[in-house]
Amino acid sequence: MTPEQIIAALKQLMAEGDAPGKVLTDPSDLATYGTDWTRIYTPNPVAIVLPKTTEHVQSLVQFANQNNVALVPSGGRTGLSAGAVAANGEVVVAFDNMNQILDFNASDRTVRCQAGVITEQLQNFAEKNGLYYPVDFASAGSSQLGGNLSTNAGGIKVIRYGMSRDWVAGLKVVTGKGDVLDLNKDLEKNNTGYDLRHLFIGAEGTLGFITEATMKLSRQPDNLTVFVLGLNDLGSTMDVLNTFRSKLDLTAYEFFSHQAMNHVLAHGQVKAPFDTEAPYYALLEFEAVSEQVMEQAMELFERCMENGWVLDGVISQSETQAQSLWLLRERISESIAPRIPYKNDISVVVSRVPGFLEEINQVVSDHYPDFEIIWFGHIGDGNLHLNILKPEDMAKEDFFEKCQKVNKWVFEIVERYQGSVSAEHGVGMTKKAYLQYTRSEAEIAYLRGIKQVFDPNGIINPGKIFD
Ligand SMILES: O=C(O)CC[C@@H](O)C(=O)O
Ligand SMILES: [Zn+2]
Repeated sequence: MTPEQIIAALKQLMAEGDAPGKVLTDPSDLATYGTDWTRIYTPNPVAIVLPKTTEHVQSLVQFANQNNVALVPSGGRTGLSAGAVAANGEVVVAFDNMNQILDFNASDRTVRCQAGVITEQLQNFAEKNGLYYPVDFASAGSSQLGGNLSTNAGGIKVIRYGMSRDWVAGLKVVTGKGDVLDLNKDLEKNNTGYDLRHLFIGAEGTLGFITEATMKLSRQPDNLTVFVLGLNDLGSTMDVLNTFRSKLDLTAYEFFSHQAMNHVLAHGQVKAPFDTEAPYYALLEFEAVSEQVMEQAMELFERCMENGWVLDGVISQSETQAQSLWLLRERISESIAPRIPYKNDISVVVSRVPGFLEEINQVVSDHYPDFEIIWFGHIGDGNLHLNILKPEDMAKEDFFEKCQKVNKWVFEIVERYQGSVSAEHGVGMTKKAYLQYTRSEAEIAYLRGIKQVFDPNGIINPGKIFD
């Protein structure tokens, strides 16, 4: 089919039913919807389709199968692994117009959402109903539920609440073959063989489209209180974590390096937590539900100071103060974004974090002493974000070429530590060449087999996770 024929057919499909969908072909729309936050590929989709219903999505998949047209699912496009990039003449299926909250069940504490519901919309809806949707990250204002589930998004509260996967009661999907499946029917208990719901979560849209999800909600947290602690060295992050965890249920345990904090401070509007300089900082959050819990937390803090793990620290005295301390961590990505950093998102088991980080630091700084390395991340989950800033006087091409070498060294260390090449951002296109550092050949063969079952013609998000 020619692009014109494809566009004409898509327009016809989107006119079906009571609520019409849309087809966009404007060059600016193609550029916007054809990419995500990776910005390293040139978007080149044929058209953007904005369906209104699951039936629209089903007819799109049927059409794509009959005419061998590739479809790329697109959510809030906040991904960092190019999982939603359309660079090869695909049709992008965007869920912006399927953004309704469909149903709320107070006794089951579940809410049924269309895939295009924004994370923050769900969080606000839960709050209005006296409940809490705990999966949270810096892009909550624009990321969509369908994308979150397709990447099994994690974020800043995983240590307590787990990943997106843990909050899914049911899913409606359209498979790559065009079947509509209602998975798990919102049941708490359902032991009837393979749980297909979990195959679609984290599949990066390669098995089909998630069109609806029923999400579980939790009770609201009580008096969330934040410590920011200046740490003596990297090893101290583990001692502090163990000390606090032995007595308190932490809702977050994040870390960032002094360099990372400096960029946030230079970016403006955020103050240093205290005057003492430390190589690393930890941000801990917990529910200070009573005087007794607060006293306990202060005792633990003092113990960490006495042992020399912590050099200085502050504790929030109000919700506003807690929020401004969080900015020290949440603003890191945006404060370094203008430097077009090399990015990596890796993990190991928590106890091995210090050795793992030091080895990567060593190899990068030995080879490229002029590279500025920025470390931060969800250290309580063993998930580190490695960002490297291009030296001002180095050509972009030169920097990217050197970063390819960095990738290899980093992933060899990841493999040796039995870690993951992508802890939360997904494989997409940026990590597919490195999948074998985390997944065995046999495992990858099973992954390919699963893809074949759900999408035998290979029309759904081709070239993502693997070729
Ligand atoms: O920009 C990054 O490298 C990480 C982004 C995000 O996962 C975060 O935790 O802030
Ligand atoms: Zn993260």
